[in-house]
Amino acid sequence: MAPAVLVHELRRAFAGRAAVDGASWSAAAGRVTAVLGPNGAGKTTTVECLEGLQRPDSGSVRVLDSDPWRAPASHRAAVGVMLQDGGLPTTARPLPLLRHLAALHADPWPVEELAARLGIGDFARTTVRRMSGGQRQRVALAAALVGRPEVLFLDEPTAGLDPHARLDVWSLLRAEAGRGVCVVVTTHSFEEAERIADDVVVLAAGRVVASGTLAEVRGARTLEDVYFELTAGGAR
Ligand SMILES: Nc1ncnc2c1ncn2[C@@H]1O[C@H](COP(=O)(O)OP(=O)(O)OP(=O)(O)O)[C@@H](O)[C@H]1O
Repeated sequence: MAPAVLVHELRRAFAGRAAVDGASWSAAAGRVTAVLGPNGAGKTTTVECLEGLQRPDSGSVRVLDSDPWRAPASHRAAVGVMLQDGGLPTTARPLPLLRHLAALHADPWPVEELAARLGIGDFARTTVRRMSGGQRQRVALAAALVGRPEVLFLDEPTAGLDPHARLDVWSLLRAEAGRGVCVVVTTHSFEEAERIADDVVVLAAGRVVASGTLAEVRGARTLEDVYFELTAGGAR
């Protein structure tokens, strides 16, 4: 069976400068894959290619055995996306927004239940514009999850969340993987990767410098030690 997410010799350059430089890796259903790498390593560019928001210059990406750039709406319904800047409409209140998104899907989460799990009820009457960064992030995560997608792409989902919210999100993501979802998380947090990832991909300067199970990548050391060794000089 093809992996849920496949990146094959992906290249993507901006003004002649490679952002992703021949990267190959995959992520499987029922597992959490953490993508780590210094600022500018190519994580967001890769994930945006996987989301169908950018087109590879060469190589290929496949999600649920489709090319996300050309995929029909039915494919998009099976993929949940949380972008780094949230991308939420600023005048919306969270529950009507989530109910609206839920109505677009065949088998959505019950909105009240999802909102309760992410602590959204506490600021249910606040518009996106007036929310704190962490509150906005919880709503963006709920928006990615509400359609019960088969694949979830989450760009730094817990950056800026308080410790309780981080635990809530981690347990939610583990539960989603437990029901068969392919969860792909970009992160700068070793703690996050060590707590939730089954598999790890480390990018540096647009290339894969390590990939495998967390245990394979880490060996007998901490992920942090391995990361610093692999990415020394990799930041731009
Ligand atoms: N639209 C764009 N135009 C020009 N350069 C871009 C564009 N998008 C990304 N880049 C460049 O491509 C490289 C990779 O960026 P990318 O956002 O993929 O990195 P990242 O690993 O997600 O970084 P971070 O950890 O800071 O989020 C960077 O050098 C960045 O400046």
